[in-house]
Amino acid sequence: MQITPSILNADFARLGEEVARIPGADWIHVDVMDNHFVPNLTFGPTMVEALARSTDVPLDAHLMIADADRNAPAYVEAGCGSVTFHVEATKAPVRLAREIRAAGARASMALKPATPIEPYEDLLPELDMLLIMTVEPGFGGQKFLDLCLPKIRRARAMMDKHGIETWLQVDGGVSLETIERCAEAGADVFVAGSAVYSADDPDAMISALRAKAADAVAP
Ligand SMILES: O=C(CO)[C@@H](O)[C@H](O)COP(=O)(O)O
Repeated sequence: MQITPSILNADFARLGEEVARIPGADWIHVDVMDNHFVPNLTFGPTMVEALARSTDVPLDAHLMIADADRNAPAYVEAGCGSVTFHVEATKAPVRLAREIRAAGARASMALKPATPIEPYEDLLPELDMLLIMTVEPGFGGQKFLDLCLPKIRRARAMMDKHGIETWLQVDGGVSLETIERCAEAGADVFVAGSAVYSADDPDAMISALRAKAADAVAP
């Protein structure tokens, strides 16, 4: 069970300090938004590169950008250990996943809430991680969409069927109230933004989230 806090709800004027508050994070989730694929604008590769230099925790970039085929490789070069592109934003998901892996990062593909998993089943072995969005991408602090839980279950069943160890990440509205449902459905990597950064002790919240997820699937 891995927790990857999103810095979308952190104080952007003090990002280095904000990241230093979460040494227990497995990854730091960096939401890259371009004001085209989503109606919000955040970081580019130069800022991500500076962030990578400021921490030993690996970066998990979530690219909510329109032209993933052209722009994703820059985030591997910027030092991200994992790069997620949206299937809705690429013309060639297999080629892009292979390119990310060849450049030395973990390759991950994201699905918006209304995008089905079934057309992509055969593509799963090309991925190190699948991200199932549990809110419409664009903003932190939204309400978790329970309607995404059956898709998480179906994705986990496909991975088991193929005998692959692709991680299954959920992102959006993940909190102490919702993380158990996600874990029970088969997720094993959890993005949490507002739950972590609105806590008095963000690092303690990471431990609490991880424990809740583990408890949900304990025999
Ligand atoms: O990708 C996104 C939003 O598009 C997420 O990473 C959110 O930023 C997570 O924030 P919370 O929903 O946990 O507040």
